[in-house]
Order: sequence, then structure tokens, then C-alpha cells
Amino acid sequence: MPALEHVQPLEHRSGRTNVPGAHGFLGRLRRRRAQREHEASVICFANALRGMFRDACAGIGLCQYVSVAAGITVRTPRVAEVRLGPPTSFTVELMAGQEPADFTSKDRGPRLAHTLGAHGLRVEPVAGRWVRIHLLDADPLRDGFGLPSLAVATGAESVILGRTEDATTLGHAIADPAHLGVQGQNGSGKSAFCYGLLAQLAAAPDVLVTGSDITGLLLGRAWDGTAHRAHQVVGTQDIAAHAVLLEDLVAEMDRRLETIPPRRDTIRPSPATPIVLVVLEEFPGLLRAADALPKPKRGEGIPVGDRIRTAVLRLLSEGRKAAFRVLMLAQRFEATAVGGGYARDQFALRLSFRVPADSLEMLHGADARPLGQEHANAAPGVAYLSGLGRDCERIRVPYLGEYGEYVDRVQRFGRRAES
Ligand SMILES: Nc1ncnc2c1ncn2[C@@H]1O[C@H](COP(=O)(O)OP(=O)(O)OP(=O)(O)O)[C@@H](O)[C@H]1O
Repeated sequence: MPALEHVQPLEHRSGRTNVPGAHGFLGRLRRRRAQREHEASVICFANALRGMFRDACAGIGLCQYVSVAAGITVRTPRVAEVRLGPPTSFTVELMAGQEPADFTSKDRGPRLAHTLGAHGLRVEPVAGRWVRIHLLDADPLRDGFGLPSLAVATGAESVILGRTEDATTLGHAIADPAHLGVQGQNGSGKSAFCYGLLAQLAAAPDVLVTGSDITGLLLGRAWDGTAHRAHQVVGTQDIAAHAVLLEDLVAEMDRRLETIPPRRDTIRPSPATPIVLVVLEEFPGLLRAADALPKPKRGEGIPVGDRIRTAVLRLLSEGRKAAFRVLMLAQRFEATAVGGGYARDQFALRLSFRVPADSLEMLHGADARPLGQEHANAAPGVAYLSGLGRDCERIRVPYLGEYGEYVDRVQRFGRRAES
């Protein structure tokens, strides 16, 4: 007999427990019959599920073909215990050569889930060759989660990036040598994500939040009174000032590279030599504004747009060893819009909020193609992440709240300027 769990305790249909006859002979008889009927229905469900799972595995190629005297027979992974749930789950014995990830791979996972009437699957290793497959009846990223009011004490500590479909919380230490590229359409949640990220970093004595923001919302006023504010340029009044800041950052990077101690190939961040997080909010917009400025006459200087491109490219390609990290935001990471394909290739950590399918592929490669259609309608705060040494995956980023909350947190935690 197949193993069963979660057999429902029985009650009278009316919900009353003190029912006439409930404790007498007839009551006991009724309870036993109801129990048997319930068990029969569970066994029936479990058998139907086994049949569906077997068909689904054969349909998507998670099976082995064995030659027997009567011809070719199909072997599929064995299902043992079925739990009604919700969510319904069952244990499966992997066949030779199979891995747990085979059930959730991009090409097989959705087809297996849909055949079993589920929205998605989660596979949990149990022991030895056994896994438990959970049938999810809704998108596990549907519900948002708030960002706790915390700030890291050093750039070596992980900030919260988001939660995966299997409820793993992903963190990332800004000290890790990776530049971060974030794309998303209007209203997809990329600013809210950055509010959360920067608020978590604002207090660390070995992190300096600097950069350029033509919108003046992510950087600028919110940071007034903090040690970071003097290193931020905002607005569109003086676009050349953005170029000057970025060139100053390159000069600091060069200075650091020249002073790397002997027998070391990277700068060790400290409060005296902090990790410089160069935020480039709406970078394509900055380039467009710079390119629209009157061009200097021949021999009278370099166009502002070119100065910005050159500085950012240098920060991206040489900054990692000098403890410089770039956080670039764009609606779309088209090569021409972000300073060229080489610049785009420098982002080890890439996040895409809701974007058209071709934009997703542009930043994450062909791996992301099967997700393009679905992700083009992603809810705010749901992003596709590549990097951190993991396969590309969907995550939900934490939500810090309204803009006012961001300002309050930066003001509360932000490292103060020395007076
Ligand atoms: N992680 C999240 N969880 C839940 N809701 C979110 C999340 N992020 C954003 N939102 C909602 O989506 C709205 C738009 O987010 P946000 O302003 O960050 O988008 P955006 O991509 O930066 O757009 P824009 O380019 O216009 O600034 C927010 O006001 C908020 O209501």
C-alpha cells in the first residue's frame, strides 16, 4: 500500500462534536466508514498523481528506455509517499544519472509543472537518491517582503538582494569585486531596489556612496548632512560637473592603483580607503544630455559625453582592484546607451526588472530567452538575476517602502560628515 500522510481527523458534517449518537455504536460505525472513504479517496488521488507524473516524465524525456523480451519499456522515477498538502508534495527516487535540478531546469520544469496542474515546482533533496517535489499552486514570488531596518557595519557584510523562488535569501557584499548593472522599465521597481541597497550601505565606515544622478532622487538631497553628499553630483543644470566628478574618481582610482602595497594586487578597503560605490542613475539619460551639449571646437577640448564615457569605461575595467564598484541603472542595457558592449560586459552582477524579452536576453544572454515572454509582464520588484556564481534565476527584491522611508533611513543611518 502506498504511504499516506495528512489523513484528516473526522468531524460531524455540521461541525458539532456533541452530536446525538456520535459516541454510540452508530456514531463509531459512521466515523469508521468516513475514515475508510477518506483514505480511499487519498489513495485514488495518489495513484492518479503517480500516473500523471509517469506520463509527464515520459513526455519530457525524464525517463529511461529499457529493452525487455516483450520490446521496449519506459522507466520513470519512482514516486513513494504522497502528501495532500497544500501544497501537494511527493517523494521521488532519482534514476541513475538524474540530478534534482533536472526536474526544475528551464526547459523541463515549467512543462512538468503544467502537466501536473501546478504553477511551478520546488525540489527539496531528502536523503540519498530521494527528493521531495512540491507542487506550487501560485507564483512563489507573488508576495512582497519588507526590508528590515538594518544597515551593514562594513562593506564586507552582505546586503540583502532578494529572495529566490525556493525562499533562499540572497545577499551580496559590496566588497566582493563585482560591478552591478540594473535595468527595468518605468515603474518596474529598480529605483525602489536601489533605495534598499543604498540605505543598507549608508552607515558603513568603509563605504563611500558617490556618483551621478540626473534625477536627483536616488542621490542628492536625501544624503544631505552625510559624508557621502560631497561626492555626489545631481541634476541636469551642469552636466559638465558630472564629467568632472567621474574624472576625479578616475584620478583617485589611479592614485590607489599606484600605491597598492608590494605583494598585494588589490586595495584592502578601510575607513581611510573606503570602497567607492559609483552610482550612475539613468546613465543613458546622462549620456544623451551630455551629447546634446554644443561640441567644443577642434583642438579646444573633448566633448563632455566622450569624457563621461571614457571615465566610466576606466572605472568599469580597472576599478575592481582599487575597491571601486559601479552601480549602473538604465531602462535598457543597449550597448550604445551604456557606453559600448565592452562596458556592458564588465557587470558581473546583472539584474533585470520588467523589460521586453529582447532587453532581457541582451543583458543575461541566450540562457534567459525562455523567460523573456513571462518576464516582460513581471510585477514591480520581481527581477531576473545573473551572477553570484549561481544560475540565472528570478528573485523578488525587498521593498523598503515609500520614498520618504528611504530619506528617513539615509538620514538615520548615513555616516555623518566630519565637522
Ligand atoms: N520590491 C517591491 N515590492 C513591491 N512593490 C514594489 C517593489 N518595488 C517597487 N514597487 C512598487 O512599484 C512602484 C514603482 O517602483 P519604482 O519607482 O522603483 O520603479 P522604477 O523602475 O524605478 O520606475 P522609474 O524609472 O519610473 O523610476 C513603487 O512605487 C512601488 O509601489
